[in-house]
Amino acid sequence: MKMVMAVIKPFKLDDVREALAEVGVAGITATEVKGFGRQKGHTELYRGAEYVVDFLPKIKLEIAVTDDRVEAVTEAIIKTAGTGKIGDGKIFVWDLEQVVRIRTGELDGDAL
Ligand SMILES: Nc1ncnc2c1ncn2[C@@H]1O[C@H](COP(=O)(O)OP(=O)(O)OP(=O)(O)O)[C@@H](O)[C@H]1O
Repeated sequence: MKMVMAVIKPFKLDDVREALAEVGVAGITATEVKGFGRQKGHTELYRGAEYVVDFLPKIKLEIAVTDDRVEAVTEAIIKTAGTGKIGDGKIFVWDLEQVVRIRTGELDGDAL
């Protein structure tokens, strides 16, 4: 199993959620976060002075998937979260050791 973590633009959340449902994702954790990438935020005017805003609002998605679903999931995110502009986000994937469904005690693939 893998844990797929994606950081996306907040206004893309609904599109990404729909695309993930279409490829069979049954559960997603979404968190409001702040972050910056290479763009290093942007500058904003506040009361006549220019401030550098380092951290911009983003949505972090965490999706646990079986190995065979990783490609479909990352492709669905790339297709729907992209605008072609800076700050579109990133996808991180790492090995996931165990999943337990608390209500039933099911493990791993059966628990997803
Ligand atoms: N190396 C990193 N480690 C952890 N989080 C990161 C990293 N790079 C980006 N992020 C997260 O992803 C979000 C979106 O990244 P962003 O798209 O700005 O990256 P980028 O490398 O600047 O890409 P782009 O060139 O498309 O703007 C950031 O706001 C931050 O939350």
